[in-house]
Amino acid sequence: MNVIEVSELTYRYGQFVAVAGVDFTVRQGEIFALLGTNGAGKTTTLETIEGFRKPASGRVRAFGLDPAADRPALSARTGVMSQQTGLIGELTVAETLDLWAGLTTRKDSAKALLSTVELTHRADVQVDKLSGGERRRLDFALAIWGRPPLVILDEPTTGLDPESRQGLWDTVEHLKDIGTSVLLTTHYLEEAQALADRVAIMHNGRIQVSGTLSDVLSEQPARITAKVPYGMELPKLLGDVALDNEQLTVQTHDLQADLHELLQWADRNAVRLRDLNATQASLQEIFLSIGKA
Ligand SMILES: Nc1ncnc2c1ncn2[C@@H]1O[C@H](COP(=O)(O)OP(=O)(O)OP(=O)(O)O)[C@@H](O)[C@H]1O
Repeated sequence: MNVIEVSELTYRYGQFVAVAGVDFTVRQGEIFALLGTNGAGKTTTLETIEGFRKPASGRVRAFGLDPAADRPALSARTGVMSQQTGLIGELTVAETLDLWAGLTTRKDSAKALLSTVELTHRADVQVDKLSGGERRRLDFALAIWGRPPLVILDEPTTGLDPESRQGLWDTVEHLKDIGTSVLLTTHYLEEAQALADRVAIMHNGRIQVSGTLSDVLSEQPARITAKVPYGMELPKLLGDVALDNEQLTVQTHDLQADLHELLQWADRNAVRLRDLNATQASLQEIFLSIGKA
């Protein structure tokens, strides 16, 4: 079942087209990561799904609802963590959660949630005395308050230290385990790699690549590198072979076959392949190639 359906979405700020015909779906219980260059249109896309922006054209549905028209019904079922924090600096952490409890129909235990985001020891501290990372964790707590079936997180781990980032990832994984659908944006490729079932990479208002991580990764060639003795005749491989002095680089869409062929050749010729390395393309390489396009 699709929780979010976006088709041919466009959005303009005046004459400027920030989102230029975007299509994707988020299924129930999956983690979907929207990646992209700065200004690609990710936040604008999220804000149309949250109902804060009305599309110039195209169709957006969340739980079958039109977010711009049905925002109250949608917000009862959706937790949102924006890039900008909407917290009130004078309130303490505990008071913030109390206030939130009164504003939403979802029920939760402030104590348990503070423990989840590791802010128990900061419950009586004013929000404007929190560190940036602590504020992000409080924002996250409000987004997941009452375990809404859909959670939308805009760059949730920006400014978090590695331990807090891991803690947030663990909580997001747990949300998925209990059937929550999660749509997030991130600049951290390792975050998408660690969490996402499916990703879409945006650039200049469009989705350039999308699919499961393995689909997206397999579109780019894998790479074999090694040092080979000078002057030897190399085997025929399926991929593109480049030799610079002793440095061999093979770019291939069939890593297993080419690696097998190369190792057999080395055996036959009693060649020791120094610094041998074989890797799938990383999301980072795909991201960079899209950014340059
Ligand atoms: N309120 C606004 N008025 C005019 N232009 C805007 C406004 N908000 C965003 N834009 C422009 O729209 C484009 C898309 O912005 P958006 O914030 O959606 O991108 P993003 O992918 O979330 O970027 P980032 O990764 O840097 O947060 C950018 O070029 C941005 O400058």
